[in-house]
Amino acid sequence: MTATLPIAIAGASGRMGKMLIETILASDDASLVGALDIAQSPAIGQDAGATLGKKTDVVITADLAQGLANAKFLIDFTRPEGTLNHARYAAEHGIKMIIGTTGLSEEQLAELKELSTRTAIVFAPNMSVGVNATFKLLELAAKILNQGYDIEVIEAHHKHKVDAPSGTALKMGEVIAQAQGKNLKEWAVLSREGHTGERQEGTIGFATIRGGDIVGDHTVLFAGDGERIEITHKSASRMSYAQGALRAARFLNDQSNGLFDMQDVLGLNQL
Ligand SMILES: NC(=O)C1=CN([C@@H]2O[C@H](COP(=O)(O)OP(=O)(O)OC[C@H]3O[C@@H](n4cnc5c(N)ncnc54)[C@H](OP(=O)(O)O)[C@@H]3O)[C@@H](O)[C@H]2O)C=CC1
Ligand SMILES: O=C(O)C1=N[C@H](C(=O)O)C[C@H](O)C1
Repeated sequence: MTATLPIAIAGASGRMGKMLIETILASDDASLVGALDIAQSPAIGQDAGATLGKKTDVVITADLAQGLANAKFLIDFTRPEGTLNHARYAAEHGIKMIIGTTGLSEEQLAELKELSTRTAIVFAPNMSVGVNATFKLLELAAKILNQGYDIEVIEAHHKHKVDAPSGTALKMGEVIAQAQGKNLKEWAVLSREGHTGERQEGTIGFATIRGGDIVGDHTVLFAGDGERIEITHKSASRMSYAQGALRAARFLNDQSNGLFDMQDVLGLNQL
């Protein structure tokens, strides 16, 4: 079968990078045509399949022109500054991007939006179908439980994660706030310490756990008087994120520009 999606991976030696390469090599409608990593990475010069025990003939490079020479799509799960750097190059060269990186600043988000006028981008803090379905469940729960329920978003991740709260937890907060007609920035309590005083009604609290190899757990607690509702998603593998990213690439095949998210990819915005 002729490969229809020529894809390059940024952060090729990272946790998600390796999972993405494995997923592309196993797919029948995508091909790996480039692999990027930072210049200091010990993976530079290695075959992109080396850690999987596979030969791909794609060499990991820090040179964007070399790594993206044959790419129509770039999947990027790296760090905000790297992602923006890649997005500038992608916009200039008409390469479509699938971005999973979390922890972007407001300024970086604004720049991404501007760059998406020149190329098509899917940007989402969580690419799994399950988490995106959970966003819809939260929207409904937040509308029904609008009064008398204190809302807390609790997330747990592995010890190597560098940003907190997770991008997914913040997106959950945004979904809930929007469903309740609030601006998350005004209602979020991102952490607590010391003599905090009583809980302020209507706020949306966040709690962060880091440890071991936890892939990613998110729970939203709606705590009322005499009852509690919990909506939980747990990831047992990074495979669902990688498969979501590939689904996003298929979606972008038909788009020339614009900023999309996984709700667009999965057609959940219409529900
Ligand atoms: N949207 C989603 O579904 C998901 C999003 N994520 C997000 O993806 C990102 C990556 O996660 P994960 O794979 O666990 O992280 P890793 O640290 O394992 O991988 C990051 C990769 O990016 C490289 N890198 C670091 N800094 C830069 C830079 N400035 N420019 C280019 N490349 C860089 C790293 O190189 P080196 O190792 O040499 O430093 C590494 O190869 C995080 O923001 C995470 O939150 C994660 C899972 C799912
Ligand atoms: O860093 C991770 O691992 C993950 N990051 C994303 C986030 O910040 O929400 C998605 C997932 O939870 C795994």
